[in-house]
Amino acid sequence: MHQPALSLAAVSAAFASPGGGRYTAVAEVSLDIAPGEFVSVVGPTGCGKSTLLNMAAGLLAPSTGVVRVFGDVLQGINLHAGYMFQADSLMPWKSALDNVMAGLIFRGINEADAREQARYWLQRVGLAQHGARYPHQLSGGMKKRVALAQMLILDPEIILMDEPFSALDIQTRQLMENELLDLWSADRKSVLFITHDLEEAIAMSDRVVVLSAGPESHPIGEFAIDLPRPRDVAEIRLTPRFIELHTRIWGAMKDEVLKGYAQTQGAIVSVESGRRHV
Ligand SMILES: Nc1ncnc2c1ncn2[C@@H]1O[C@H](COP(=O)(O)OP(=O)(O)OP(=O)(O)O)[C@@H](O)[C@H]1O
Repeated sequence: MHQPALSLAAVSAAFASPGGGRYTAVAEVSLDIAPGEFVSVVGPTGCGKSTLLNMAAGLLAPSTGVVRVFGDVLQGINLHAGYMFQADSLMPWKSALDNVMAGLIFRGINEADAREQARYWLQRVGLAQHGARYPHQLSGGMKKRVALAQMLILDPEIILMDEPFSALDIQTRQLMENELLDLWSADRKSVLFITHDLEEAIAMSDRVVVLSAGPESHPIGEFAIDLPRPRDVAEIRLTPRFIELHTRIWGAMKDEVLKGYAQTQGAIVSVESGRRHV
């Protein structure tokens, strides 16, 4: 087997609780992501998905355990990784083109080269005509495209995404998911994708990892997604194999979702199905 691009080895994360003491959000989580593999992590609200991603990004040091990137122990920020979060990361005072080229300028690339590459990436994400627009002049989906270009222009080997499309309406979201899959298949990176949405996780991934409710959240199931590629995320959801996988994975996570809701809301709520925002 190839050396993993990203490896979380028995990582735990504990935080100081407001009432004193420690709260162990995730405990002893081990997860390897191979080069070119697309892995999603799903789990109940508050279970520790973002905490895992933050450890992979090097934004949070594990309390115990170790993160390795292509075999090297991660210390500090993960420079092999690009990030995309739910919140907008665009600089409002810069045009789309300037936003996309900013990372290259920061790396010391000369302006003419950076601009040329940024034009190329804006065209790759379907925004060739919109480089002069400022973020407030772009739709939610267009902003996500700019953010994708901003990340991909730096050619990261690992992509870390935390609910990147959850703020979009469902149609735009599916367009963006397809777009991400197209870009990913053209130039396979390793992807760690965090989502609440089990359907999104299955439609996008090679593998789905299910986390238990916290505290001490840990993987309770790992499912290979053997759906054919290329995939259309809207169409693939209608296939018998997708429904079979969904039924199986939802069966494994339903009790944890109920526990997670009970913890955050103080009461058990009735959950009939795992469709959307479990
Ligand atoms: N810096 C911090 N200090 C204290 N507690 C934290 C910190 N970061 C996360 N936590 C706690 O750790 C737990 C996991 O949080 P995290 O954001 O990773 O969950 P999540 O699964 O991403 O949640 P959601 O699905 O709601 O986005 C939560 O109980 C949260 O309150």
